[in-house]
Amino acid sequence: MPRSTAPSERTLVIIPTYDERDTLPVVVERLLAAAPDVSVLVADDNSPDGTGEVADRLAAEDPRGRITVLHRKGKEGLGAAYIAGFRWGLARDYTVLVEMDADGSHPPERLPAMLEAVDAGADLAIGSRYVPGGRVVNWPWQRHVISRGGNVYSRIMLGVGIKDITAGYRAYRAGALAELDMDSIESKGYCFQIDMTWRLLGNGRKVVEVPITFTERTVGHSKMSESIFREAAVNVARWGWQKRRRQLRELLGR
Ligand SMILES: Nc1nc2c(ncn2[C@@H]2O[C@H](COP(=O)(O)OP(=O)(O)O[C@H]3O[C@H](CO)[C@@H](O)[C@H](O)[C@@H]3O)[C@@H](O)[C@H]2O)c(=O)[nH]1
Repeated sequence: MPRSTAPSERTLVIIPTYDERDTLPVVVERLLAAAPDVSVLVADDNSPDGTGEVADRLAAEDPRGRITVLHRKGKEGLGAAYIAGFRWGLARDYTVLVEMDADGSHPPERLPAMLEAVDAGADLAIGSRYVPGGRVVNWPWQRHVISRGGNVYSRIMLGVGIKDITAGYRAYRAGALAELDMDSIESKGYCFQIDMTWRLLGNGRKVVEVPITFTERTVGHSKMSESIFREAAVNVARWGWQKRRRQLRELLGR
């Protein structure tokens, strides 16, 4: 068989975990069934429920050695876990790095479509709930309002056309991540996703959306909090303001 030269040839799926003992094994099994050639990095923040040990067991039992566990010392937020995962993957020459939640809300079965989008030229393929063909299952109306509202707010403040900029299911071309200053990325919750997208767009990178069905978890609970919400609202307003100030300066020729 001819050797594949697709950019997604060496794909690393990073799964951040905090108290996901029951959901992680199911997600990893689904993922490796849908995309058997990927590698998996579980980035666990020393979960009190023993998720780290569950991940170690999965790694030891995988006959192809595709799973690695990054044991981190304590809870530092989803953004910090992904940054650690990106650094790990870039240092090992992975060509595509994927973000995926451990709770089953991101369908692993859509990963091949997202990787195809990268192979076709995207620097970031977002698994999107808000483009035609995408949807959300099992959310209470409050969560719809927060998510839709957050996306409309970001679109207006930042002046971008992306429908699901807060989405956490993503495939990045390694080259697009490698040019970012990882030390300067401090966003922790939803804001991390907006921050990453904003940085890629600022670098002229190509962002596309691939429809997915997001199914709310039935086991465990979301780690979303008021501070995460506030972080996104404040930072997005600041970035939008900086952009407008820059545009005004250019217009005035200074
Ligand atoms: N290592 C680590 N993992 C964490 C932490 N906090 C959350 N996670 C992991 O990150 C994933 C998402 O966490 P949730 O708490 O379930 O996220 P959510 O509120 O449902 O948010 C999801 O949807 C948002 C958009 O609606 C996304 O913005 C967000 O990235 C995520 O995908 C899960 O695998 C969870 O275990 C942390 O401090 N450390």
